[in-house]
Amino acid sequence: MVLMIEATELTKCYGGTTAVDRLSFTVRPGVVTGFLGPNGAGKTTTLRMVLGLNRPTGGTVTVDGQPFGDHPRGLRRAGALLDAHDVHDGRTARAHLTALAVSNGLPRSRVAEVLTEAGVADVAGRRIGGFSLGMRQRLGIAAALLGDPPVLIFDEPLNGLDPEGVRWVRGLFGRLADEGRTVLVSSHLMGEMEQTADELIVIGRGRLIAAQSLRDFAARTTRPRVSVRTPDTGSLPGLLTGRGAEVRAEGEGLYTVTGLPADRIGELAFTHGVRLHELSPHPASLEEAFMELTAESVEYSAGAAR
Ligand SMILES: Nc1ncnc2c1ncn2[C@@H]1O[C@H](COP(=O)(O)OP(=O)(O)OP(=O)(O)O)[C@@H](O)[C@H]1O
Repeated sequence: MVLMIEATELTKCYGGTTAVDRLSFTVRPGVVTGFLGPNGAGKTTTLRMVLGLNRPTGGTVTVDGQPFGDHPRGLRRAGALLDAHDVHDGRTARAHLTALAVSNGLPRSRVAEVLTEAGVADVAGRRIGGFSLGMRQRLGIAAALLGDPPVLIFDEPLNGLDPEGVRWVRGLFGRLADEGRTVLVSSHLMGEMEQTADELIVIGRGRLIAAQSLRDFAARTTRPRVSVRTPDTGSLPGLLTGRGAEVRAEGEGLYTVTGLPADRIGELAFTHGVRLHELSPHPASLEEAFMELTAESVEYSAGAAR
């Protein structure tokens, strides 16, 4: 059984808005796949189509070769956390999960197991209406795990979680992937995915921007910067630009250099008798790369004239 999620030319229009635009991608089992895009990029709409909750306007999306709606086994087939608020607030956490288990023909014993797994066993008897967003996220994750499914889909699961919760979620996703499951996790923040995902699917305005491993994405998109401070301001910039580097003067003998690694800059300076008082490489930030890549597809940005 190859539990792949495969989208081909997937499209969803709402009136005049194209929320998802001929999107093609593959999500493989055994790894955590991050589904990234700025607000309004079409992530939720896509995930809902994967789960058969929204009907595509065009194209197809299949889970294990079939549209998900055609699979008869519901929660045993795929578990999902879409909207942590989409629960009956008057119910207790235990009653909510028990109702789900019963309606999906799952053993009630799973309820206690997933409550413990998600760290909400202590509040199982409390009404969900009094839950914080973080507790709701944990409950939503517990519900997704209820059917012990091979496919798991989480929409912005890190929202509202405290640092301990974030660490727990990352460990959980990694373990689920190691067990051979297909794990698809959406986020609008690269920082959240950096330590969570192995593979990335990046979208903007409903279109595919990148689909590759996190490592390849980092190698392709980020340019390491080096801070260089020298009292010999007359000679250093020309020396570096002559070797293809971009050099930005920051003032007081400090330069930000891109396009040459720190060791090369150090050697060039030494060979040409240029004194260096500082030479510090900065690992490139994936968040910056992601923002640059998706800048044109951001729907609402602060201060943007529209
Ligand atoms: N039911 C709907 N009716 C009309 N437009 C919709 C509907 N659902 C989504 N849209 C529009 O489709 C686009 C994509 O929305 P979607 O919620 O899928 O994006 P998203 O990437 O999940 O964003 P966010 O991170 O803000 O949740 C947006 O322009 C949104 O306004």
